[in-house]
Amino acid sequence: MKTEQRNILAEIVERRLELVAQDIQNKPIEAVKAEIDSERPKRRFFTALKQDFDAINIIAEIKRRSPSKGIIKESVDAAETAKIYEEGGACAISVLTEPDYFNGSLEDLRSVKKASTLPVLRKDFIVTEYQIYESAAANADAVLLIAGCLEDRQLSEYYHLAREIGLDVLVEIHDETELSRISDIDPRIVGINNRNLKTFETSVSNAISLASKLERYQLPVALSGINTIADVQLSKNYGISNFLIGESIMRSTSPVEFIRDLRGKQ
Ligand SMILES: O=C(O)c1ccccc1NCC(=O)[C@H](O)[C@H](O)COP(=O)(O)O
Repeated sequence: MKTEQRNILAEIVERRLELVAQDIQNKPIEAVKAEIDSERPKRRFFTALKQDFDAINIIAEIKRRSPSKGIIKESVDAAETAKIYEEGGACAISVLTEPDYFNGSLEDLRSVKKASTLPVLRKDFIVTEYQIYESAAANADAVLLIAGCLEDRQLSEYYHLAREIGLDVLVEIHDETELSRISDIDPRIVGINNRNLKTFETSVSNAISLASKLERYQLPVALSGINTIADVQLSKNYGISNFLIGESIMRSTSPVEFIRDLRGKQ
């Protein structure tokens, strides 16, 4: 009998919806909206990425474990890790807040925002408007929207809602079909995932080939599977300056030096 391949992305989304339903029971959306401080200190994620042509901008990720790799570094303190990333010269911090598959939390995000001066990206599987308000209430500066998790209508609504409430948005795609699906919202920051989130197949050439198809004003961010200086340099040769890196920085014995090396700085 032919066994069907497990679609981990669909599984994560299903679980995320269950968790959000519980969160709504505990704290209704109106209460979350009331927690958003319109005077909160905003750090522009977009500006952090839009540096000079020669720059290599690293968004360093706090990632304890993952579906593809299992445990990476379970017992990390998010705030301390953020300070180390900042010392290495990261331009922003990505915090995985999904609890069940990545062991992250919004508490991690809040503590990172307090501990560092960098813009903070909420990296999660955002599938409801509730999570957008929740991100702003937790003081995130930017959110991730994954095209592969959302219908066109949701992508558009969540993108515009996030922008309206002062969040930058990293819109993630993996292939040309998803690239064509985001043309209407025309995002300024486009994450190109080297990892197929359904199969875990990863190739750094994916971001290189799709980045060439973006509009000139769109900032590409290469995500996933970037493990070495050579991976960064190869993508840089094809005009990519922004990299979101989790596992290899988390596993590094000296993240400050590793981030500096990736940036080509001493
Ligand atoms: O990392 C996974 O195994 C994974 C599986 C399913 C959905 C999402 C997943 N990761 C989220 C990410 O996008 C990565 O954490 C991020 O791009 C950094 O990747 P890496 O540098 O390879 O840790």
